[in-house]
Amino acid sequence: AHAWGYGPADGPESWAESFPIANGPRQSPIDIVPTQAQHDPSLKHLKLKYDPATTKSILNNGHSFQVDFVDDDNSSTLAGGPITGIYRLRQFHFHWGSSDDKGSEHTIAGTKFPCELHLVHWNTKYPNFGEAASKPDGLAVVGVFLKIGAANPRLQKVLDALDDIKSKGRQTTFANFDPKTLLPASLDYWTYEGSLTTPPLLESVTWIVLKEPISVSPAQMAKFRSLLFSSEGETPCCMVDNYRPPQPLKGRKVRASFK
Ligand SMILES: NS(=O)(=O)c1ccc(C(=O)NCc2ccc(F)cc2F)cc1
Repeated sequence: AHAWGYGPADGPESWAESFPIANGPRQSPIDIVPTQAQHDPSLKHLKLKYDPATTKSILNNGHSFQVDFVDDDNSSTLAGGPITGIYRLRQFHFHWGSSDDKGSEHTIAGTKFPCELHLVHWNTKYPNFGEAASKPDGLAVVGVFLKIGAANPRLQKVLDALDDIKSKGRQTTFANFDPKTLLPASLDYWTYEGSLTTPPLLESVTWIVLKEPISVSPAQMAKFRSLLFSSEGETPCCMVDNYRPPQPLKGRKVRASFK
């Protein structure tokens, strides 16, 4: 099996051994350099429609934790922006550091944030997520940076569920959550063609990275860091630094939806 992780032996520097696409032409994340992004006036505004009733569960998958949504109809969708058609919300998850000076996957002119939220959507022109994940226009992920500041009350509902999913493989029901409450006031974004940031690193993602971060407090960051990469009964290993560093741009253009 292709066991991978974020440690010295199984981390991002070794992923190419099992997943050669790691050295592909459209890998993610990247460093976004605002002065080199081109404003594209043809980019539409983002249309996000999320129904809290589609919230299904919250899971520790051993790499991060994710909130999963029922995606068998168009109740929770993303449209507009750089994408064509309708993409369905599948899950959201986070990447974070062992300290507040790192943790995000995308960076802005070299600046790392302590945490990054990913809202994962798949193109409804394909029958399901798995099929879409293997197509160049199959997925769209909205990335949101978290920066240290006041405690974020909307985040707290998610963090309060983490005690029940401390170890890898733990899952519990999670209901009635509106991911829209995790978005900043401005939906200005940068967009580029990229990949999943974890194995299988499939080059199927249109990335939509919001310019405005949302807030998270140091105490809330400590809550993320209380999770474990390890299963119950294994030697406990804190879930921290579950981020891939920026990858080569290889000629790609980053477009901005704003001036
Ligand atoms: N961090 S990120 O937002 O780029 C990201 C989003 C989703 C996935 C994922 O679903 N992986 C499991 C998985 C499950 C099924 C499948 F067909 C492909 C596949 F990658 C991985 C990374």
